Amino acid sequence: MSARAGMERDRDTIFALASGRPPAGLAVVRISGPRTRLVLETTLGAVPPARRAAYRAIRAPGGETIDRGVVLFFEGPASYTGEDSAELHLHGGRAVVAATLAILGDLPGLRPATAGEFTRRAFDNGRLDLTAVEAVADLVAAETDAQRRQALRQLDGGLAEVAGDWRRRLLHARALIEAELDFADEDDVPDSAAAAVWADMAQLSADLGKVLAGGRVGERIRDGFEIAILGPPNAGKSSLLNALAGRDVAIVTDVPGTTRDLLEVHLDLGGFAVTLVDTAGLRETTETVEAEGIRRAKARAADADLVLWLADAGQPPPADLHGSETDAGSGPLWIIGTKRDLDSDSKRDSPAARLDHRISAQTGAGLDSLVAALTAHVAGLVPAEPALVTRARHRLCLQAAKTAIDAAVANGAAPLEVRAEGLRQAGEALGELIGRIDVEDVLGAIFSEFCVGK
Ligand SMILES: Nc1nc2c(c(=O)[nH]1)N(C=O)[C@@H](CNc1ccc(C(=O)N[C@@H](CCC(=O)O)C(=O)O)cc1)CN2
Ligand SMILES: Nc1nc2c(ncn2[C@@H]2O[C@H](COP(=O)(O)OP(=O)(O)OP(=O)(O)O)[C@@H](O)[C@H]2O)c(=O)[nH]1
Ligand SMILES: [Mg+2]
Repeated sequence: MSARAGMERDRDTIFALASGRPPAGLAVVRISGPRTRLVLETTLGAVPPARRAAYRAIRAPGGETIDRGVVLFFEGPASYTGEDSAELHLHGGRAVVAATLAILGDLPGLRPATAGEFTRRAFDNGRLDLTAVEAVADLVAAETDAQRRQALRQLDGGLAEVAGDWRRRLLHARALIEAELDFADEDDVPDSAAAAVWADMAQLSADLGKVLAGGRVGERIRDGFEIAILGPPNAGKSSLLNALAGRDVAIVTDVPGTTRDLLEVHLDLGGFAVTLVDTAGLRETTETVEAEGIRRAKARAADADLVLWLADAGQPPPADLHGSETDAGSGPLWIIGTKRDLDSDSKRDSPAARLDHRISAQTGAGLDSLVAALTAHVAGLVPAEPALVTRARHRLCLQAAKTAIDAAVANGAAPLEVRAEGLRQAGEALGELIGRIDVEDVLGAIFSEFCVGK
């Protein structure tokens, strides 16, 4: 698309069904753009008062009433998109929605919105920064309470506000350096300002480091924690997956080697999203398909937040799967004894090497206490302080900013221009984080803070 065509598309008035798939109790059709008033005059006869729910007949151009519903008009810029926009709250029937969308599509200058286009306009009009745009997407996708809370916090400016503070500090530092460069040939410039700048930049790096040290918890809350079920063939892995999922996801047979592919179910453990992964039973095999399944099982276990090692006779896990708990490369592993209903009295009383839990997927014995332990474990992975970094993109932007600041701080022998350039790069990384890279910001800070009269 040419730049000009792109600009014309930006001026289009767009519409879409914003609510779920009909039939439903209600259907909300959203409209945004410069022709919004015209649309309301055409379909309702007049533009209703802004921001006040109004009950109106929605009519086709020929005059036929399509539905009677509640309509809302938002006058830009006081709207979600920042443009004039409107909502038609209709009866959620298929024919009502189809007729309404057909009428809108026939009006000149109107077209169906593309995915995310209302929010794109909110971003373009400066109503939402990039982390807020991401948060809107996360809030709509949220399935658990922790995901919802985290998305809402980000929508309310969790990371953006901190990043904004950091950017201002960088701009201030650069403004001071700029002034020092301007007056470098004069004798009356105090050196103390420069020392203060680098002290604050060292502190800024530490502040970034602190947020980054939160690790990937925010990303895990968003994407789900991973628990992998491993063990020898026939241990009862798929039976446990089905029992915890509460439905028949995996095939269970008494044939060892039934499961080959990785199977995932999504659980909500105490408000945290968890992906439980069933895997192929581990054993020596020359069978190509099974060997690939075992390779995938081990790879998944290496990435998991927790591995459940299932074995009915209490065989320990092989050393190559998992080292001891002191092995820094691997996460925790729990040993779960299965088929507890078959345990003889002698076996029950014999001291097992190590058995963290004993369960029966068949009778359900021990499952409640396993779920409680899993829930506590996942909750324990989450620090009390809410995570500000909720996506890999955030982490990479913050790391880039920190690296640039650290280099500028450490490079005391370099010319001031070179060190200032490092701070500019750090500012760019933070600008990228919130979706705004604008040299005007730097100029504005310089001119407002220093009336040097040039
Ligand atoms: N009916 C309806 N519900 C909705 C939305 C919507 O678009 N329509 N939203 C869409 O995702 C979310 C809410 N987001 C919104 C954000 C800003 C404004 C708005 O009108 N802002 C004005 C006025 C603010 C005020 O009165 O305090 C502004 O910011 O100037 C509306 C909805 C969730 N619920
Ligand atoms: N009595 C009893 N039998 C069980 C229990 N759990 C699983 N089984 C049986 O053990 C056999 C194997 O169960 P699966 O869940 O398929 O075992 P798996 O570990 O997934 O096996 P593979 O996919 O081959 O690695 C089946 O016949 C199950 O019915 C249990 O708690 N009690
Ligand atoms: Mg299986």
